[in-house]
Amino acid sequence: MTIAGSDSSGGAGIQADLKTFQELSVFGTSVITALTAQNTLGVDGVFPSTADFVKQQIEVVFHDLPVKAVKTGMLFSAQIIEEVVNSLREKDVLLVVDPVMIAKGGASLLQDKAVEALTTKLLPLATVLTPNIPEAEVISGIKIKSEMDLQKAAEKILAMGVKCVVMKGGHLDEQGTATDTVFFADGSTFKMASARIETKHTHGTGCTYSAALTAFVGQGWSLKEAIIEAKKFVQLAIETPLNIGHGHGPTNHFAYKLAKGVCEVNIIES
Ligand SMILES: Nc1ncnc2c1ncn2[C@@H]1O[C@H](COP(=O)(O)OP(=O)(O)O)[C@@H](O)[C@H]1O
Ligand SMILES: Cc1ncc(COP(=O)(O)OP(=O)(O)O)c(N)n1
Repeated sequence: MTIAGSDSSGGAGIQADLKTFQELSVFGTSVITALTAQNTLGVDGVFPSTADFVKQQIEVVFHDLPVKAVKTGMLFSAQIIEEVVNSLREKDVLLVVDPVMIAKGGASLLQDKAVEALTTKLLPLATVLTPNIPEAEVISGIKIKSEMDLQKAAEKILAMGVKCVVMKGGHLDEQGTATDTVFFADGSTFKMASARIETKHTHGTGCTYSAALTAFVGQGWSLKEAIIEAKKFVQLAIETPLNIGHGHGPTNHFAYKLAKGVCEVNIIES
């Protein structure tokens, strides 16, 4: 199940999640938190669902279908987060939280006053949190400029009750590599490094990564294997461009299947 916002341009949000699930042979269900009018140039408008209607969508699907794993994306308001938490609290599912806050063009997809509900109510239910660097800074309250800051921010987030944090490195100013760092509550950690691709077609990379991770854990992969394989999915999606749209174009969800998952990701254990 994906609980997220609709992206009319099809590259991020619910649409990216369902395309990713489909490519990974997972039957996806969707709970829509908001409609967005957006394209690759930016978000033109947001029309949120009521919190009650979000709850109704979750409950009606769980009542009938065998949900194995859930991911959340754009949740928009504290009221929606609270209903998501109320609905998921008693459910026996793996929960991947992608703490979507700001779209590439700068539009806000989470109200400022909703951050507290995210950190105090939703994060304690999460199996994995997948923040990019700016999101990790907001959640932890720590400015991330060094490896040491990354570690401190991860420790602070793990103390909020999350079992694992994948710190995505797409926003880091690295030469040559795109490196994500993974921290587990038991203190273990590793890095995943892939070639950084020079492209403007990165709309929806975070949604695609967290959807692939959800699809793999939902199919019974171990958390570590799922985290690594999802990195391969997004790497192939970025490196095989569709070249559509006048702004930040979407990634290519077909690429992983076409490449049979073959992709170089270096795992650095510490
Ligand atoms: N230019 C790039 N080349 C290769 N991988 C990238 C690039 N940009 C982002 N990624 C990868 O895409 C995934 C999503 O990261 P990121 O872009 O930071 O998330 P978000 O879309 O939430 O901002 C991560 O695995 C990251 O390493
Ligand atoms: C409806 C909706 N949800 C999420 C996003 C942002 O997606 P993300 O994967 O973080 O990608 P970028 O904003 O980095 O392209 C969105 N734009 N719309």
